[in-house]
Amino acid sequence: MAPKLDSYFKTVDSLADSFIDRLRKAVAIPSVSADEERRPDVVKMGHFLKDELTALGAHVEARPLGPQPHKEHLELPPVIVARYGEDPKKRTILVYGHYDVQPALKEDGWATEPFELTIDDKGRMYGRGSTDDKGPVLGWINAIEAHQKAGVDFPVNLLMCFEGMEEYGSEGLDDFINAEAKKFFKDADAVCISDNYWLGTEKPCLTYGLRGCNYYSIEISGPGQDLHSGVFGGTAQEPMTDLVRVMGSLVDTNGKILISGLDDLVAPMTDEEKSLYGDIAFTMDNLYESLGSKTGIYDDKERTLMGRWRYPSLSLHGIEGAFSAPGAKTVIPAKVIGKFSIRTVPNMEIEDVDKLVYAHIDKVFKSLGSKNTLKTINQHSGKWWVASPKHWNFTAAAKAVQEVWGVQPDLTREGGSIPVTLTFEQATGKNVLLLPMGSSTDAAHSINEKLDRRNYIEGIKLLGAYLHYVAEEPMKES
Ligand SMILES: C[C@H](N)C(=O)N[C@@H](Cc1c[nH]cn1)C(=O)O
Ligand SMILES: [Zn+2]
Ligand SMILES: [Zn+2]
Repeated sequence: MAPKLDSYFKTVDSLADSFIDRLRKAVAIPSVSADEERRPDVVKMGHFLKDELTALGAHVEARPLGPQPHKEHLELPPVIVARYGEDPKKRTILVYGHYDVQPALKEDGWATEPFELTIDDKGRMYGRGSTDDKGPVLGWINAIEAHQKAGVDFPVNLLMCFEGMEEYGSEGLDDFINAEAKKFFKDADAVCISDNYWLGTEKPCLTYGLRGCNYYSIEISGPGQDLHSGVFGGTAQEPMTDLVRVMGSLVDTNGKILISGLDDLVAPMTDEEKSLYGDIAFTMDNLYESLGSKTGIYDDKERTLMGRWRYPSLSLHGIEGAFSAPGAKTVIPAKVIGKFSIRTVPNMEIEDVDKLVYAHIDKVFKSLGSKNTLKTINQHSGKWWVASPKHWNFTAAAKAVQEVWGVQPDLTREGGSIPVTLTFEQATGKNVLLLPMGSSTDAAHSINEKLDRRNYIEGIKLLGAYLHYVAEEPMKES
C-alpha cells in the first residue's frame, strides 16, 4: 500500500469515534423532505453541512432554489455546493449526495428512536438517514478531515453538491445542475455518487445503472364530507370502494403489471446481458436476509436480479384519507388519494408511461359505473440511467475497493432511483460512478434503518482511496 494511503487509513481509524459523533449529530436533525412541518429541520441539516465544511476550510455556498412547485408557500431547502482545493494540476471530482431523509415515527415499529443514533453490540448504527444518505455524505467530509489530520495532501479538487429534496423527487435540482454545469461544476472531470447499497453484506460493488421512478396519485371523491356508515352505507357510492378496485387492477401478486402496452416499452434482453447475471455474487439467502422473510417472487437468483434491475415494477404505497389507526372507526371517507409508483427501465419514456397509466385508470374507473369523481396525476418522475463501467472513474474505484476490502467489486445495477444521476451525466458530459457505502440489510426507507460501523469507517477509507486512485489514472476519455 502507498505510504500516503496507509497514513490516511490509520488516521480514519483513530478518528472513528468522532466520525460516529458527527453522524449522531446529523441523524438527530429530522430532515424529512416530505413533511412540511419538518422543512426548518431540512434547512437546519443543510446548514449543519455548510458549517462542517466551512470549518474544514472549504468554500461553501447555500444556494436557494425558490418556492416548491405546487406548494408555493414553502421554500425549497438550499443546495449546498462546496469546493475543496483549486489546484489546476489536479483532477476535479464532483460528488453528490442528499441530506434529506424519508419520514420515520417510532410507532411505525422502530425498535429505537429513529432520530437518535443507537449502536448495538454488533456495531449496527440505527437511525433514519444513517445509510440513506447521511453516512455517505459525511463520508466525504470525514475524508477531508482525515487527510488534514494525517498531513496527507488531498489528491484532487473536490466539488460537492448536497441537496435536501431527493426523497421528494429532487424538486428544482435539474434546473440548478443545468445552470451550474458550465459555472460551479465546470471543472469536473468525473462524477461520483454514494447513495445506494451492496447486493449482499460482504461483497462491495460499483453501480452503473438505476431504474427511473414515475410516482402517481389517484384521487377519488364523492360526498361533501366523511359519512356515518350506518346512516349512509348502502345509500351512497363510496370513494374508497372505487379506489381499492382501481388500485387492485394495476398489479398482481407476482408483481405482473396489468397496464396493457407497458411491457412493449421495455428493451428486449440480449444474450450479452443474460450472461452477466450468473457471475454476480448474490444468493437467494441474501434476498431473504434483507427481506426479513422468504416471500420473494422468484426462486432463482438470475430472475430475481432481473426483477430488480432490468424489468419495471409497480408498487402500491398507501391511501391518504383512509382510516388507518388501530381500533375500529365506522366512517365512509369522502375523499381518498391512492399513491403508487412505477420503477422504469430502458427504453421506457416518462410520457409514454403516463399515457398508458391514465388510459388504464380511466378505463377501469369507467367500467365501475361510479358517480364519484376521479383525478390522476403524476406527482414526480425521474428517468432511468445506464452508463458504461469501462471508464477510468470505475477503474479507480475498483482499485480502491481492492485496497480497502481486498476483493474486486461486482458491477451492478440498482433497482432504486437517483433522478439527478442522468442530469449530471448529460449536463457535465462526464462519466458518473455510483460507489455505495452501505449493505443490503441496511433497510433504507424502512423501519430500523442502519449503517454498520464497519461499512461507515471502511467506507470513509474507500472514498479517500478512490480519490487517490482517480488522481493516478491516465485520462483516456472524458
Ligand atoms: C437509491 C436512493 N438512495 C433512493 O432512495 N432514491 C429514492 C428516490 C426517489 C424517487 N422518488 C422519490 N424518491 C428511491 O429510489 O425511492
Ligand atoms: Zn432514499
Ligand atoms: Zn438516497
